[in-house]
Amino acid sequence: MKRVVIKVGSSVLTETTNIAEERMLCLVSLITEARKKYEVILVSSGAVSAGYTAVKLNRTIPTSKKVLASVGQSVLMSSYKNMFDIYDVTISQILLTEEDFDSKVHTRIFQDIIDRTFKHDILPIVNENDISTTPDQLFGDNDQLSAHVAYYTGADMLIILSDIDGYYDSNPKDNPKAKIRKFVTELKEEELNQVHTPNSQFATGGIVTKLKAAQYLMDKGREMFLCNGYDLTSAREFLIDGVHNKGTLFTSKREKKNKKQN
Ligand SMILES: Nc1ncnc2c1ncn2[C@@H]1O[C@H](COP(=O)(O)OP(=O)(O)O)[C@@H](O)[C@H]1O
Ligand SMILES: N[C@@H](CCC(=O)OP(=O)(O)O)C(=O)O
Repeated sequence: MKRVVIKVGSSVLTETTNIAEERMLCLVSLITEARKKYEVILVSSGAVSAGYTAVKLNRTIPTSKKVLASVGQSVLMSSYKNMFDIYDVTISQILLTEEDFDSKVHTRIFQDIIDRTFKHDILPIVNENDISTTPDQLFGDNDQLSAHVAYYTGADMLIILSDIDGYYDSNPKDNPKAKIRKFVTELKEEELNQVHTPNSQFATGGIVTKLKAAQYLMDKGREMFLCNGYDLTSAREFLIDGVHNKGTLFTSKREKKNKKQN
């Protein structure tokens, strides 16, 4: 069975400051469908925003993202549990940091857990362990974390679900005439070094961390698909039907050539 990693961002999972339950339910339904065809690993953001909602009544006390994440992670997981229970899917929570990828020994432990969860037909739900991350770490966002998860678990594809239809030639939130790019085979230095533009107070990286994730995978001959997580039509078409209508496929040149020939 092929393996895919699906990463969903805070922008999709958050409605004002609440968990966007309807969107989460659509995602849960798509993942349940995809599990008939793939081994699916879900990388989910949303702990900080869920925590913000839970502690917001006490706004006078300054807090930190770590505190919000420590509260919100269980809120997030209990929402997933309630929804996956509808489909009788057992879930597991896996919290990772950069250190889980820094040596063969650590990586092997993580790979082993993933393999074992699949043997038990469990859906692993990964998030960055926000409590123990430090500012000097290599990533610190779930886009790059999900690319590492995809690579080290031997996944065939990373799908990133965000609040936009794909990667545009300029920020579509600023430029209504921005054009979407269907294929990206190369990223320039200036694209990878641009200022971070997350679209919500809870999101971390904006488009830049998605591009870094794509670059990481393309360097290793792997692919990443960026598409809309509000409306899952493109994700469903791509994953279930194998059709690429909307959305951006980041792929090495060789892979794109092969695809055209087929
Ligand atoms: N060239 C671009 N193409 C697409 N999105 C862009 C671009 N430049 C900046 N962005 C911004 O990146 C945002 C998505 O990143 P982010 O808010 O971090 O989402 P998520 O929570 O899904 O990770 C979009 O809403 C958009 O405003
Ligand atoms: N680990 C954090 C998410 C950090 C993050 O990368 O957010 P996003 O850019 O929305 O994917 C959380 O669960 O809130």
